[in-house]
Amino acid sequence: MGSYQEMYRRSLTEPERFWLTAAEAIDWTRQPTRALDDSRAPLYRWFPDGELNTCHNALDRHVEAGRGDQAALIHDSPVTGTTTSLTYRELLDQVARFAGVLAGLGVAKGDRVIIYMPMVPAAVVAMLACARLGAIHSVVFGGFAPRELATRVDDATPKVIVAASCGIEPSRVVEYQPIIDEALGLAAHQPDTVVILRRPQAARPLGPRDLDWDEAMSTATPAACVPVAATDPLYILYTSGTTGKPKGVVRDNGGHAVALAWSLPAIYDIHAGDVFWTASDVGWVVGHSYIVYAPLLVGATSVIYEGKPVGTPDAGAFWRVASEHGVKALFTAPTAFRAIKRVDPEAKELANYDLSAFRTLFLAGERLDPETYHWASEHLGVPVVDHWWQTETGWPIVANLRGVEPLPLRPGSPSVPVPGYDLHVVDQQGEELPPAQEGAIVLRLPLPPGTLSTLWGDDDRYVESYLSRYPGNYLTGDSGYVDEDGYVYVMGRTDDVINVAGHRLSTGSMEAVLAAHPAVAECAVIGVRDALKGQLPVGLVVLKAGVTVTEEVLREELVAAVRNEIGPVAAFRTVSVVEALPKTRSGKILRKTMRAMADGRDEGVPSTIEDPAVLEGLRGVLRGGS
Ligand SMILES: CCC(=O)SCCNC(=O)CCNC(=O)[C@H](O)C(C)(C)COP(=O)(O)OP(=O)(O)OC[C@H]1O[C@@H](n2cnc3c(N)ncnc32)[C@H](O)[C@@H]1OP(=O)(O)O
Repeated sequence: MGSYQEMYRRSLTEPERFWLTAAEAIDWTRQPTRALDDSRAPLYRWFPDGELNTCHNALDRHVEAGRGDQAALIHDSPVTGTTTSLTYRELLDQVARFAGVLAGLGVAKGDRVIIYMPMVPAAVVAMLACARLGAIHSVVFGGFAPRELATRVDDATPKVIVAASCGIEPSRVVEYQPIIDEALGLAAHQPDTVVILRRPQAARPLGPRDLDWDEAMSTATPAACVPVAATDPLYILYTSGTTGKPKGVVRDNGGHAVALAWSLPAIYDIHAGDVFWTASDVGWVVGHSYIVYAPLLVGATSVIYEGKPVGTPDAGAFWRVASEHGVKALFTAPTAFRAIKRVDPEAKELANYDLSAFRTLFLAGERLDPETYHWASEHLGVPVVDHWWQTETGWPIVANLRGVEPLPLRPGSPSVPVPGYDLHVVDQQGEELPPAQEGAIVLRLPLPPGTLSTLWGDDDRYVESYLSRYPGNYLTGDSGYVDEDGYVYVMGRTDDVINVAGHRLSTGSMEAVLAAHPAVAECAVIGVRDALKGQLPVGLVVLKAGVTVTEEVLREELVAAVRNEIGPVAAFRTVSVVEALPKTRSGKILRKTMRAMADGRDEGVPSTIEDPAVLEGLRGVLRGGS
């Protein structure tokens, strides 16, 4: 593929040529003649005159090209004790039939479908069936509580919800039907139908608006691919913002297909016929891009794993899956490796498995601490490649391009900007900072294909949240620096978003839950360091005068409230009752100062602080247990 530097330069100096060439990897029903449409800048569109179908590119064309008998998906599910495989032909058959089911329910191009499913092949079938019809899917992660699902239902206004009867966590079966009922009780918008994949582990009777997946599939007529404009939305994926209202990241069809089909060989060195395993969840962007779309777009085999790194049944689970399925590369979050290391510090389980096909470990989703990097490198004996990106971008911003030119790995850095991303580090005024100086990481507009085109139904919020702080640039919300050799170092968020076990969460929405408790006068939630999950949320609450509740009871109530309102994935377990929160003299809570203290970055006491002793008193709580 040539040298990285040369490719990076070309991507920025000749973007039209670069991306039109990349677009040749995709089948179009109308070939694009232009790459970028900047007529509505700062809102950009890619391949404005192109027309395609993403599902055709992920399935039909591979079957037509003779790849029909190759495994498209391997579902490895230690929580149910099953492993099944679907060839490209079988997956196409299921997708076409489920598209027929959706069409029969009135779902057409542009309609929204919410998918609320665990890690089962049916989740992929549902996503691709939407793509086949030109409908827009929005997958909601199973670890969210009913209220979060309700918020997404009201924002996306789906015609249909596709769900499973349950997800399976190692310690419990999570029944989805009551969660959906509760969510629809809270939501103003009501879908016409809820299609339910009834799993043997839990299946309640169906209600009047429910449809049984198996029954519907048994009589379905396969639906053909509907061509859509490259600029039409493929999906909406909600991500936490600084406020309680999640942001509906909109991904288009054309730019997405081109960027992902380009990224898998270039960054991950994965090609048609290779086995790729992304151990994440289809509810996250990593799952959308690298469990579902990218592997299928290039004709690879994707492993869909319904289990955990430890406890299903042991710390050798990842090595078993990699060895049994001949996995060439694994992509997961550092937390997964920290969990394995904690249970099996000497990686003794590795000796039981043949990992001769395994070439590379990719890690992203949260900061990769050097200890985990060294542990994984030493025990696996393969390159451990950190890379950095976001739900909004949909594919890596900074990486070590293993399929282009593997560069030396530097612990602490995800390496270099990926072609298409014009990355800069700027100060408060937007001035470019010299190497090694930390500032805000921004991306010059336009962003490359495959990145978000807007927020669902809210161009203004998109511009306000990402494009207005430094005009002409996309604000990543992360700070960092670039060293003399062009390696990027990402230091952490500059806002109230935290990252718990690779899950991006809003402290603002947790604060809203705490503030609603009748005993709480004011509160703050700050992410503190945690040796396993990277960060954990810690609540600090000040009680109303005259409140008599014990700290123990209050803590239990607040923990339960966050679990019920946001979900178990928030991992909210620690609350401290404090006398006061540090504030400026004008009454603003000093969250940024507390965040810096929690990160171990002592920025000094701001001159505007009302009472420095209050901040000092919180040092122990904010430094966490690790
Ligand atoms: C680059 C762009 C991006 O960043 S996209 C996001 C990438 N992030 C990821 O891929 C996430 C990586 N993390 C993980 O996969 C998991 O956290 C791993 C490492 C496997 C650990 O899982 P686990 O032991 O369950 O811990 P956890 O912190 O995830 O879970 C906390 C509580 O939530 C629950 N939970 C989790 N998933 C679900 C689910 N799908 N449905 C229902 N509940 C779920 C867990 O059971 C756990 O509950 P509890 O508090 O123990 O009762």
